[in-house]
Amino acid sequence: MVLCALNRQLLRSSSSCCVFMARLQTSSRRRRCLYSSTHGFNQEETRQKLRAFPGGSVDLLKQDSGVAVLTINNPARMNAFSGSMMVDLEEKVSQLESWTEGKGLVVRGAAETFCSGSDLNAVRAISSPQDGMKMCMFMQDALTRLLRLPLVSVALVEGRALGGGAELTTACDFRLMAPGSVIQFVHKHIGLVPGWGGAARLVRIVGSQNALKLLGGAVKVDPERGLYVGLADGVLEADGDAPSAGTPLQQAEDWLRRYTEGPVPVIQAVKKVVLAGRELPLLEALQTEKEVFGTVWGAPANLRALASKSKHK
Ligand SMILES: CCC(=O)SCCNC(=O)CCNC(=O)[C@H](O)C(C)(C)COP(=O)(O)OP(=O)(O)OC[C@H]1O[C@@H](n2cnc3c(N)ncnc32)[C@H](O)[C@@H]1OP(=O)(O)O
Repeated sequence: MVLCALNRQLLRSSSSCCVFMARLQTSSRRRRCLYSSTHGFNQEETRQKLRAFPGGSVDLLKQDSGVAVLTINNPARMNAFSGSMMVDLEEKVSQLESWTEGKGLVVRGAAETFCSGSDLNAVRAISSPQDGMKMCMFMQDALTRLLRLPLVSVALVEGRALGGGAELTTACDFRLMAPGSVIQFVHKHIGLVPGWGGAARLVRIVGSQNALKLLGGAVKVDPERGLYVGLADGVLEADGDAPSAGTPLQQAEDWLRRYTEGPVPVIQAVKKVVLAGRELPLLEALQTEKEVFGTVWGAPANLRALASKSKHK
């Protein structure tokens, strides 16, 4: 009886694992949205509505190194997200989903500041709960897919990351903070809670006690506090302190290199198994790990390494 139950559980987890694997597969097809008409959501209709609030852009630079740079670009508004930038972001995530040569991603803001959240002018204009929910579903989808990319991602935080900007940092695998920078979930101050998935992700990054403190107190997280609570994974050198360290972007790319050095299939496989462990119940995560393992075992990088008799001193 116990065996039957275990078999049933394995069968169930094996089918949901296949779904997860299918989602992880890099393909040129647009990914299925997190929300659908059953949730009262129509992605295309929401895209059109958001485009009615123009300004700024989200720019993507894919480099030969396999590391892309995604820039939130609306400096006149401290890189606040206009509606059209939300659409831009979702489109850039789609492009990254089909980037077969990709290994890493740096997400940053233009003009030495990260992002001041959603554009308050757009927020005022779409303040009806229905429209707010649609924007929320659209951004949850875009940011969930950003975090699920088979790339190792880092948010390079210079200046301020406020509100939705703070939420965006949590959609990356790592956060690097420049001296003087601040991550602040200011939502409470404007009568809101995170809606772009930032609370769910924050709890997973810093634990529920710290998340409650950061959200409930709208606490300003500077680099020191960021390291202390585990929100920041590193702090950049100050300009002038170590000129050889390079610009903040160069420093972020150098920091990321330790995780992106190596063959594309191996780096992508590392991200996939960690993602499975992060998102799935244990049995399903194990199944996914097995599937991913099968893609690297006996593959060229594995055979080359075995032939070279490498030592790990
Ligand atoms: C998902 C939920 C959300 O994200 S709700 C949005 C949460 N964000 C905010 O409330 C940020 C509000 N802005 C601020 O606190 C300040 O502008 C910050 C970012 C600290 C910068 O201050 P400071 O250096 O003095 O510059 P400033 O205030 O003069 O700003 C320069 C121009 O940028 C604009 N700006 C800034 N943030 C936004 C925003 N989120 N939406 C729309 N516009 C924004 C300011 O209004 C200012 O514009 P202008 O020069 O007065 O035309």
